[in-house]
This record gives sequence, C-alpha cells and structure tokens, in this order.
Amino acid sequence: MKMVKYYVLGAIVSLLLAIFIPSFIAAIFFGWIAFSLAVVSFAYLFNYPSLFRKREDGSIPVYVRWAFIPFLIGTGAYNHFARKHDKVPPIQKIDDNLYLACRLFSSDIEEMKENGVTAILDVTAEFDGLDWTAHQLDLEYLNIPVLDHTSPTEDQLNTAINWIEQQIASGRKVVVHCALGRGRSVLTVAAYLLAKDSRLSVIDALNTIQSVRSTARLNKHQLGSLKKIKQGGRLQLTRSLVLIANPVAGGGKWQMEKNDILAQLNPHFRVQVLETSKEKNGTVMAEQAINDGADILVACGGDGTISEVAHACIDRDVTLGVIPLGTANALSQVIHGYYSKLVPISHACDVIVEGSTIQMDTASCNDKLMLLVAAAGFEEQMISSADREQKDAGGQMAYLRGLWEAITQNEVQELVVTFDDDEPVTITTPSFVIANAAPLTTALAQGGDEPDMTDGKLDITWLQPQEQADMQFLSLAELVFSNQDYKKQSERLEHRQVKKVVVEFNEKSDYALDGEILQAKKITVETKPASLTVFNYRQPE
Ligand SMILES: Nc1ncnc2c1ncn2[C@@H]1O[C@H](COP(=O)(O)OP(=O)(O)OP(=O)(O)O)[C@@H](O)[C@H]1O
Repeated sequence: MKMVKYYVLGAIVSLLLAIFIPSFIAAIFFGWIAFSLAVVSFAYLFNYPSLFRKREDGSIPVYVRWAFIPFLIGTGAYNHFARKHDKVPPIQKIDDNLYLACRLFSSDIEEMKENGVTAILDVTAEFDGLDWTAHQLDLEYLNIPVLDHTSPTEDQLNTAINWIEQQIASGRKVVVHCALGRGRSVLTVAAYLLAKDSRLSVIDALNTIQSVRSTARLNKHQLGSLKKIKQGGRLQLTRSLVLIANPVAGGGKWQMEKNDILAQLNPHFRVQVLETSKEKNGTVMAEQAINDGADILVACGGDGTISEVAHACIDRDVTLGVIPLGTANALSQVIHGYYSKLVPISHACDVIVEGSTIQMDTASCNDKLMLLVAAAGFEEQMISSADREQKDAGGQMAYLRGLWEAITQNEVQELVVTFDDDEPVTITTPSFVIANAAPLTTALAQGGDEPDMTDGKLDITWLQPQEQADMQFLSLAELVFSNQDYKKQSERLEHRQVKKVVVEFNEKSDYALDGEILQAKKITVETKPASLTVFNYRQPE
C-alpha cells in the first residue's frame, strides 16, 4: 500500500538524520519521528488499528498521543488543509436519517443539532473523538477503529451497520465520519445501504453516495473488500435476539451483570430482554418469543433456566445462546470450552457475537428434555444436598460438599437396566450416570472419553460397589485423571455407549435430571441426535 511506503521511507530518513545529525536535541527529535513513523508502518503492515488504543469514548490515552505526536501533527495538518479546501461541506445528508462527514469538531455541533443528528459513528483509529458528553447532548457514540486508506474487517463492518440500524430504529439520525469523509466512512455507509437493500450493487450504492458527496471515493483495496463481502452475502443487518434471564439464578447475578451483557450484545443485535418469574418459566417465555418470530434466543441463568429455554427450541428453526449465571454452569462449559471457566460471561457473549453454531444432540428422559445428565446415586445425592441457600452462600463448594457426603455414605442401589434392545441386566451400583453431554467437572459421567454431544449416543458410566468409602474416592480419581485405555481396564468403572437406556428402581426413587431432582420408578432415556442448534465456541485453527 502506497501509504505504508511513505511511512517506512519517512521512518528510515528520520532515523538516518537522527544518527548522523550532530546536534543531540535534533537527534532526539528525529529519533522520535522515526519511532513514531516506524510504529505507524507496523500498524499498517499488520492492519493493527488497535495500536492507537482508542477507547470506547473515542479518546486516545495520553502516552499513545505523545508517542505519535509527529505522526498526528502531520496527518492533522494535512486533514485540516484538505478540509479547508474541500469541494464539499463537512457534513452531508445521504438519506433521511444518515449523514456522512469528515472529522468532527466542536464547531460542527451546531449543524448537527440543527439537523437532529444524535448518533456518531467514528471509523477512525488515529484521532481522538470529541468528548461528546462535554457538550451535554444526548449523544450516542461508537468507534470502530480503522486505519486510513484501509477497510474495516467483516466483523467491524457488521457491527457498524447494525449499530446504525439500531440507532435509526430508535429514532436517531446518524452521522458516520472518518478523517475526510471520502474513504472509510463512505465504505461503511455504502455497506449499510447494501445491507438495507439487497438488490443494490456496490456501484449503485457508491453512486447514491457520490450524487451527494462528490469527493466520496474508495481506493482499489476498499472497493475490492466491499465487493467481496457483498458477494459473499455476509452483510447482515441486525438480527433480533430475545434474551431470557432468570433474575434469581446464581444468587442474583443478572442484576450485576446485566449492563455488561447488554453492552456486549447491543452493537450486534436488537436485544429484547424478558425476565423469568415463578409463574412464567423460561419455556413459556421462549415459546412466546418463537411464536412472535424470534430466531435467536439467549438463555441467561443456571442450567435450569437454560434447560427451560432449550425445551422450546428443540427441532425448531431457532438458535440458542447460553450465558451462564448459575452455580455449576455445566452446559456452558461444554459448549464454550474450558476458557469459559475464566471469564464465563463475556466469553459467552463473544461466542454469541461470533456466531458459530453446532447441532447438538439432546435426549428425552421420561418425556422431559435432557441436555446433560440423568443420574441415580452419588450425583443425585450431591444435587439433593445442595439447596438454594447453600449454593448462594458457597457456590460450587455446596456441590463438592454434597459429593463428599454422598461418597462417605457409600450407599448402593439395585437397578434393572436395559441398554438399547439388549436383555435387561441387574446392576448394583452407588452411582449410575447417563450423559448426553458433560464437562470434565461432571466427574461421575467420565467413564469413557468426555461425552460427545454430537455423536448421537448416550455415555453411561457406573461405579462398582466398594466396601470402603475411600475406595470410591479412588474410583472418582480414576474417572477424572485416567486415560480411556486405563479406564477400560479398570475394575471399578463401567462404561457403555447406547442410544436408549431404561432404568428400573426397586421402588419410586429420586433421580437427578440436569440438576433438578425428580422421582420415578422407571426412567427411559433416549437420544435425539442433532436436535438443538446452539452457538458454540470454535477453537481457533
Ligand atoms: N423470578 C424468579 N423468582 C424466583 N424463582 C425463579 C424466578 N425465575 C426462575 N426461578 C426459578 O429458578 C430456578 C432455575 O434456576 P437456575 O437453574 O437457572 O439457576 P441456579 O439454581 O442459580 O443455577 P444452578 O442450577 O447452576 O445452581 C427454577 O426453579 C425457577 O423456577
């Protein structure tokens, strides 16, 4: 790219001057210029606009400004000159609600007010945005950092056009600006016009803009990237998303996290929030949302809420997102990867925004939905002993304590089990777990490899009875730490993969289903392959 050559050349010349000039002060001065231009060249070469560290409010930290002063003075002077001699006014109306502009200054605010423009989309990386709050206007501001003469990434462009759409939908007029209102902002506005009307060609969209702003002109690279994204059908205007939140899950995490979650999702989706109540659970709300036309539902709560919402999404043309606010959050760990343990909520939002999906298996357990596990014995006793108050007070410790107590008691049950179409067998065991999906933290489900939620099979793990409770702790350790070959040979563990299993108890007994405790004399679990579309974490290649 032409610009990079100039910056690299400038950096080399300044460096030579810094080396050979006799004056120490002048050497420092040229060294500073060389550094500034070298770093800018790096930003261009690696398309790294975040180098300028522009913040959400449009400001650039002082230390960055100091480092780049020579570059900023140079480009600022050029832009000032170009604006002064521009053939077109700084701000121009493209359609009823959309304006294009060059870099905005306080002196432009009057005109914006007169036109009723209250939303600013700044697609520059290298300039401080105005401190809009200082102007006491009810202004919305978004920065999408893009280097001059380059193109926004596909994600940036979709974020930008969705933000424009959202602002316009809420009755605002939007101005999109870059440095001179010729390249980056034109590309963004053209992308918005193309997304609004799929019949438009790239040339049509640019002609519309140029009929108002004659200086609008994309360079070869920008034109190519706009054509590519248009041809790929990847300009997607806001999809609506219904977020169903349980306000009491995880001891009331929703109230604390709500703003951050919405801040992450709002630029990408038109978000409607519904809160569950004792009377109206997640299934009822999800059914209602789907009937109203929603195609993305996000369940925000513990595994209970997620299961409720998922129930309405089975075999429907709806994608489910999961934001974990509960105690164990097992499903989130399965679909978001173990990274979700570190920053579960923001990572979950990233996964939803990123948009990668899979068709996961679900299962039915006595005609109820099963996403994760159904269990008798240790797992059920662990869940039974962790009540709401204990979970609120101790989080996951409540479950660990429950598991400890269950193993210490070391009770066994006699079950009559029918695997697929086999003959029934009698199994005596302290722990019997049927898993559709289960993260490693659901230790009692790990009799084989970690259960695969896309293999169309159920993973069944049961433990052999041991006289001493401490032997069962060894079984638990084997489940967690041993490899599959070792587990296969173990005399403590059993594992099978089936499509259907029927378990009969001696009498009506407690069992756990996805974290809830239910009762039955017989449970029938059957897999439903690829029946739920969920946003899931795609491992970087
Ligand atoms: N507004 C509400 N007030 C009281 N209870 C509610 C409300 N909304 C949902 N619930 C109850 O919350 C329970 C589901 O909680 P969920 O599993 O989502 O969170 P959790 O119990 O904190 O998580 P975990 O299961 O991981 O411990 C359901 O029993 C449901 O009836």
